[in-house]
Amino acid sequence: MAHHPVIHKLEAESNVAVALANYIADLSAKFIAANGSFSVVLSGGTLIDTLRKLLDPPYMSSIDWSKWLIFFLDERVVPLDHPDSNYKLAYDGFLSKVPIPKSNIYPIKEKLSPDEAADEYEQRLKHLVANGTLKKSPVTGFAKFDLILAGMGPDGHVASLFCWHFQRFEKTKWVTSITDSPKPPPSRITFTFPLINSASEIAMVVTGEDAADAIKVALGQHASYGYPLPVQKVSPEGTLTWFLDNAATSELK
Ligand SMILES: O=C(O)[C@H](O)[C@@H](O)[C@H](O)[C@H](O)COP(=O)(O)O
Repeated sequence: MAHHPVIHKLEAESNVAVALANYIADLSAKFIAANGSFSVVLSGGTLIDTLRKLLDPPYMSSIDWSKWLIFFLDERVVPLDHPDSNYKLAYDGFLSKVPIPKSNIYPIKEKLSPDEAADEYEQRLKHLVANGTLKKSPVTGFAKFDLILAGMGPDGHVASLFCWHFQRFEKTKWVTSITDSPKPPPSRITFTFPLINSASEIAMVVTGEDAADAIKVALGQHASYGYPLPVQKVSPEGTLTWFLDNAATSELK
């Protein structure tokens, strides 16, 4: 049974960045104390910039970065040094600035087709569950990440799970691919909902007025005309926490 979501409505994006840093630092300490590691899944988009407060005191020195494990919620199937790569975005804006061991960062494999890249990433996750690096959900048998940090598109997409695309209905695969993403570039791999929803904690980090209509639907204040938005399927085994700014909540009552 899913818990009620926690909703932080903050003034500006800069307040979201501070609240998010606090939340992540607390979870990092909690999970490292409990299990000796902290598995974090990053999406692309504006999220990476909103993580910037973690690079400031007191977080930079108080967080035990050596225990972090980094995964990618979705990734564009391009070389890792390509301007469209989520790995490059995360590396340039965040990962290169914190002492997370390189071997704890799990980018996609290059030079594979979208299908092969998704398969390879899924196999790697399964291997990490089998060797005890990642936890396993006792409920679903999928990997259980400590924290998934996700953005949302104005159309209500999460990861690369889009409204009119079959990938959002996937029940068996952990990671799947899409070659006609409505948001460019077209070829991507993405976590599926059963993998996403097996997480302990999911933070939905959404700022800016482009998101306001979809936020109204996501928070139950407006019908989605009979067909749920992908974001409405985010429902973790653990806790869902929203980080929103004034612009993103401007359509709410
Ligand atoms: O590959 C990507 O583009 C992302 O991972 C994607 O899922 C993103 O999180 C949303 O599209 C929101 O993006 P913004 O935060 O830039 O609006």
